[in-house]
Amino acid sequence: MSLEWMPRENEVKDHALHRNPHWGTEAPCTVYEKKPLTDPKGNVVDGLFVSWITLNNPRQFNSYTTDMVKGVIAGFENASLDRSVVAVVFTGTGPYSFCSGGNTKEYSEFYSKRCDEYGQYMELFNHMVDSILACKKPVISRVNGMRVAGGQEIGLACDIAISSDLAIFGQAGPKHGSAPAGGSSDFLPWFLTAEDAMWNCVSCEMWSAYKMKAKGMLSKVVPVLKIDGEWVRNPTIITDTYVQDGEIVYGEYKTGQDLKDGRALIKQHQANADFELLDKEVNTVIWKFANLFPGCLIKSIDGIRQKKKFFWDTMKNDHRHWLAANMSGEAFLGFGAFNTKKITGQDTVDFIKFRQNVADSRLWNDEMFAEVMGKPQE
Ligand SMILES: CC(C)(COP(=O)(O)OP(=O)(O)OC[C@H]1O[C@@H](n2cnc3c(N)ncnc32)[C@H](O)[C@@H]1OP(=O)(O)O)[C@@H](O)C(=O)NCCC(=O)NCCSC(=O)C1=CCCCC1=O
Repeated sequence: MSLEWMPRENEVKDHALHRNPHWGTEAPCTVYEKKPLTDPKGNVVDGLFVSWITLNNPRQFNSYTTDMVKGVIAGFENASLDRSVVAVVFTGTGPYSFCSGGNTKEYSEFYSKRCDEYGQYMELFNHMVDSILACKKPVISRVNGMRVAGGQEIGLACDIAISSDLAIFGQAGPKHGSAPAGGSSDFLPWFLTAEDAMWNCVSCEMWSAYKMKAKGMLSKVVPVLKIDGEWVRNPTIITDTYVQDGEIVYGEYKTGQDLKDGRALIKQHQANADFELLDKEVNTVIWKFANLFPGCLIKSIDGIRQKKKFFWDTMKNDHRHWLAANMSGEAFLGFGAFNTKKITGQDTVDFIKFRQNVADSRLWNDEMFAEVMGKPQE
């Protein structure tokens, strides 16, 4: 006996939460695209897609503006609810940067000294991280260039990272007036040792993709410079030697003339970087996903994500209050200094003078701030 007697409703439901409200094509914007799923030979698979969410603000190293944050959230939420989507690729426009974090112009010129406004912004930022971690599709961080500050934080929220070998990774907060409280201090200790996570979070050093691969933070690193038809690995980084004079040197920066020559070569060719190998690796991962049971796959992914969420969920609400309050002090100074570097000639405050003023128990007013900021040059 069949079950046709049971009442059923068969009209397909539309679960999309957002109808293109915060996406665009003209920078600064978030671009949302559904690209057809392709097999390893490049044949299009009917009816299945990959969502691409692209941070498109290349002139400011793909830093995200407030509106772009909304676009990212909308992208992940719609991809999550789209039954035809197999996976999400999260990337940036151009050959230089995936993302350099929050937009320092907005931070300095609007949010600083407007603590509650920044508190509202942090609602959106936290929601952006949550929308990645909650997405019901696997998320690939396609690291087309530097993944710095908040860019590193939203990158770490993704499930698998495939990187250009010109990319660098690190935090900027403690130098520019913030803290890695948008995910890095919660996620990084899972990826690296606690010792490495500590130094990477506070030092504001930029570590190479090869170093991060060796430490386990990336799945794959590929060259993107193609010179005279040959793939050339990042010429500023040591990739052919593991130990030198008893020290691990693999993934470290070259020094002296070698570094200068490497930088010159990158400067000459980076604008024409070729992402063929990067996209090949991304497609290999997506094809692997496509040939797994979707339910079992996302259950497995959520099991790993939960460990990242363990610290993030414990801390995220609390983080936003400090970040909001901080906008009246160190963030005003730090982002102000970076944002006015063309006016003053210096991109940070005078940290020693600031510490001396704090040691003297000075009031945190504009007079004290003026003493530590650079001065407009003639
Ligand atoms: C280290 C850098 C990322 C790269 O340095 P470098 O290679 O020397 O390039 P620059 O000349 O500095 O940058 C090129 C142009 O891009 C502009 N730029 C870069 N980053 C940003 C940005 N984040 N916002 C706006 N504009 C940016 C830069 O001004 C240059 O423009 P120009 O007109 O001069 O050509 C270095 O650029 C750097 O340190 N950038 C700032 C990184 C940063 O401080 N990000 C914000 C950190 S805070 C954050 O992200 C947070 C997230 C959520 C939680 C709270 C929080 O604080």
